[in-house]
Amino acid sequence: MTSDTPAGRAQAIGRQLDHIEARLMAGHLDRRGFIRMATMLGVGTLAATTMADKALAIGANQAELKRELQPRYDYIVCGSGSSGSVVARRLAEDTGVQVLLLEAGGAADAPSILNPAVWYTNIGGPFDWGYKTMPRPGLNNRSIAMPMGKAIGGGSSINATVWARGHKNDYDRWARETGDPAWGYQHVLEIFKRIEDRQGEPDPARRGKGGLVFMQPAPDASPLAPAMVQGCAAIGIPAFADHNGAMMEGAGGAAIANLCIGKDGRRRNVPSHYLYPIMDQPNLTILTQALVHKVTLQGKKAVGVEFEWDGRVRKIGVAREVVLSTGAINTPRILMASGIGDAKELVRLGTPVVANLPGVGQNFQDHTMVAACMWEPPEQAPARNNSAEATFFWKSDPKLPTPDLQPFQIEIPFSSEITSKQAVPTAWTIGPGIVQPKTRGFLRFTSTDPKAGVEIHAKVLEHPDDMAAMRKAIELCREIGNSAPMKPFVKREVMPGPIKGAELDDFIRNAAVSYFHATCTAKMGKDKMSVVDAKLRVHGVQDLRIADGSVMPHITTGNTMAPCVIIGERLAEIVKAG
Ligand SMILES: Cc1cc2nc3c(=O)[nH]c(=O)nc-3n(C[C@H](O)[C@H](O)[C@H](O)COP(=O)(O)OP(=O)(O)OC[C@H]3O[C@@H](n4cnc5c(N)ncnc54)[C@H](O)[C@@H]3O)c2cc1C
Repeated sequence: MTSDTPAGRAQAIGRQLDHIEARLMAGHLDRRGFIRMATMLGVGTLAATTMADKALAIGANQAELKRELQPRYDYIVCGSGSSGSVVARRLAEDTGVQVLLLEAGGAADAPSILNPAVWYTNIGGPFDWGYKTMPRPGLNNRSIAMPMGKAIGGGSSINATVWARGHKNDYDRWARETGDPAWGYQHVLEIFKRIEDRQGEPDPARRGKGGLVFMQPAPDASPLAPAMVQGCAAIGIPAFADHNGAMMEGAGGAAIANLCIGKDGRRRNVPSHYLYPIMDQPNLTILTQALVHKVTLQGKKAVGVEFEWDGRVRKIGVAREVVLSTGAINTPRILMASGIGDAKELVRLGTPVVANLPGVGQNFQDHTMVAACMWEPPEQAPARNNSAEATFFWKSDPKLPTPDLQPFQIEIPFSSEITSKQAVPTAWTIGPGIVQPKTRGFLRFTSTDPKAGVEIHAKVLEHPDDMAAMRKAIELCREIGNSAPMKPFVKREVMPGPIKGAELDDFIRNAAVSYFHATCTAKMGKDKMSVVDAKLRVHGVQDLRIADGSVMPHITTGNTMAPCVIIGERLAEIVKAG
């Protein structure tokens, strides 16, 4: 985003505010100095004073809690990502309980995190676990990046900020699979309405206002974004004002994306909504750079966790429950290290078997995007917000019950290491994406060492129906990019052009990348491959629950942060109901 737009200017001020807030919390700036500098940036005196006092209270409280670690907490939540920060917040709302939140990453205050326009620069960097898939035939034996956020906020700190709730049918399918109507759309919709603070046209029947989670349709969007929505309409995909309301109860449509970007242009990660407001409470201890190794068990009962922090391995006990929210790769890893998984695999790794759950690490699901359909414009328009402001959901086959395609417009050149040879530096793209994959992958652990490798057999595009859906997605994206409403932005189509058959399939396999939505590896349900039940309790183990993207039985239709927030909210509802 450039600083000559109103949003760009707001963001530049926001960055300076973050900087002085971090200095205040670290003791490098005093309260008076902070207030003076904040008011010079245009913040009112009252607001600047409130900010200073809150930041100082949080800093002092967390420093004190860290100095006095307790031998036992009522709840230990592992992982502060899109689900874990919700779980910790909701549990700590009961001020009578002590909650310990352990996060392997550090603070989420780096410029590359706060500025949503450069979210993709975090891939492969210090805030990414740096996972890669095993080379497999579906990708012409390429290995692709499978980024997972490693900082307070997890994925919500490095993601593209898109708030996509999923389709009505996704939740109804989860309810059928678990036998619990509380996972169904009717109930989940009520949670969304309670937690959302959505800006834009009111829709009280389906959207929330005044809740914890701020989101808005991309403000001051690039002219490319509405042009793509019009391009969709030109080929029969209806335009909607909102891609989360009625559109996701039906056959799909196109819209400007809902983004978790604040009015100041900065990322609003999930902890900024959920954790920050209560970090000055004495019953919520947050340790960063705390790597959980395993759950400690007595027989089949979770009694605490073993983790590494501040240079040594420690054990802390739990009075009520341990909750794993470490994401779809590390949650199965911690389960395996704790003796919970496929007995044959545990024996191979030399780990005593506590619970034989063959589903741990199986059922891996992710969305796939092709990088990409690309056009060269007469001149490059500056990217705005998260550089990806318009999307559409559609069916590759009208007979399908749920849309299975979700391409995204990307306002910059986007290509894989292979298709980059065809790419040009002045370009915009549409990334064709499939969001109801039939491929099921798996994780294979090579060791139970918490820092050792894991093989990710994502099996991308190995199901023929996924290839067929991707061909259709490319066809639609090309039609949209070449449609009349997009003509002002097109000098020429760069790739893939009108290729067909084996040539198109080869392009797809060379261009496919992860959509960054790894999920489903410790699914909830009742069958023998399920790992948790409808109440998110690990089968056969007492006082251990999982709340993160790994419990999805089927991946949702669209980006996965919002559904992970729902999983965190559901865990809290379940625990509070007793
Ligand atoms: C680059 C990228 C872009 C994305 N874009 C979008 C988007 O725009 N919109 C969207 O909806 N979704 C997006 N996603 C996906 C979304 O962010 C994730 O699906 C979601 O954050 C997953 O939530 P989670 O709670 O399951 O895990 P995470 O958010 O990954 O959180 C897991 C947390 O646990 C911590 N952890 C892991 N292991 C340990 C351990 N051993 N000890 C202690 N802590 C540990 C991690 O550091 C992390 O903080 C994107 C993801 C990425 C990586």
